[in-house]
Amino acid sequence: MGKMAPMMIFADCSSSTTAHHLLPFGRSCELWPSNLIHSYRSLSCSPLPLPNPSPLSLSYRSSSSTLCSAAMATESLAKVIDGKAVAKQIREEIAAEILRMKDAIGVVPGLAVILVGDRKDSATYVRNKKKACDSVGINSYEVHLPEESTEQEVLDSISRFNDDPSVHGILVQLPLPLHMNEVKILNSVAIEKDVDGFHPLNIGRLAMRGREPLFVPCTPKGCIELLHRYGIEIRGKKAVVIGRSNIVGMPAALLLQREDATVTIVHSRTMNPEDITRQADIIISATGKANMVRGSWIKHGAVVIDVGINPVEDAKLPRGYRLVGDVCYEEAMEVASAVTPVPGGVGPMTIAMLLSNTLTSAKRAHGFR
Ligand SMILES: Nc1nc2c(c(=O)[nH]1)N[C@@H](CN(C=O)c1ccc(C(=O)N[C@@H](CCC(=O)O)C(=O)O)cc1)CN2
Repeated sequence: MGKMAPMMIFADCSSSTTAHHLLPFGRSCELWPSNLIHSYRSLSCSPLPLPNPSPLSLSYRSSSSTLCSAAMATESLAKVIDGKAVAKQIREEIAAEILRMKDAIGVVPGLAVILVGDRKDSATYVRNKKKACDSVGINSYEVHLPEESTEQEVLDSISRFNDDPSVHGILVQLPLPLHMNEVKILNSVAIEKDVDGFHPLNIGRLAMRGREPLFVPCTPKGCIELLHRYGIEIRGKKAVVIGRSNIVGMPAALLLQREDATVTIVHSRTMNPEDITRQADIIISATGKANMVRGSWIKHGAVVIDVGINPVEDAKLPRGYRLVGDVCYEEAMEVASAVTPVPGGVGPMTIAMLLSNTLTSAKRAHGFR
């Protein structure tokens, strides 16, 4: 693996798609046995790395002097998969494609976002989605409902956007307040506007051979996109997905299988998760547990995609915490061949894939190629 491999980029600007987050994400967050979880304080992991100096190439990053205790010095460090730089490149490709469509048929894609409640992290993600839309020329529409809204009010907003031809994508920011029926709400998004890919028809098609989903969930799609753009072969490889959530683990496993990997899902009831994970050529971790995956879980030369975005206390920072992944980064850098950092790995790809799905939807709606 050297520089990112040259590859075909399709017209939707893809190459062929927590407690992860500040507070427990959604309701499907699994309880992992506590002996598997290593809090930040129990490790001597070094501070988060410096920004990658070499966007869009697999770059090497030296680790600081305080390495995790289990990590043994080896001859070289893993390469850093720079999701932030890849996401920027994808946004530029999408912006160019949107301009081409606007010039040709006068259509501008539209994305509607529904946010319910006052979670700070959700508000930040929605704000970032709006900014990303602005940066590529997608029109964005936002409905912000109070925490105590009824399910019917959310359904009414979705229904309005389902009927609005200027809206090509609809997403409901998750998690929803506990009194709402997430299944009912997600099922009410029109399948042809389901840019989050959470509708059961889209997930069902993803699971079936010979069927094509209209959209693939953004975070797993972003993981695969990173592998593609870095020229990392998936076909025939052993892949382990850690976590089985509806929005990341399960669709990530389905996507890897569609790419001809041999896939194992490790979850909170799996016996010997470490031994199983150590067999993988590709690991995608989405548990929402800071530093759960240690260097000893990783086969020498494996590729590690870390979806976790976990806050850990850090009194030195003004906001009082910093973000780390599910994987002990410094240990992974010692054994893996390539690793995504947190932040700056999979996170930015989630929003880039949302823009890509929205562009795809607008093109499909208007028969534009
Ligand atoms: N309807 C949806 N809800 C949620 C989704 C989703 O895909 N659809 N995913 C997450 C939140 N999310 C987008 O909504 C998201 C999370 C994180 C990032 C990101 O870029 N993270 C940065 C770090 C951000 C920080 O500093 O706070 C990174 O990893 O570099 C983007 C989007 C849950 N809800």
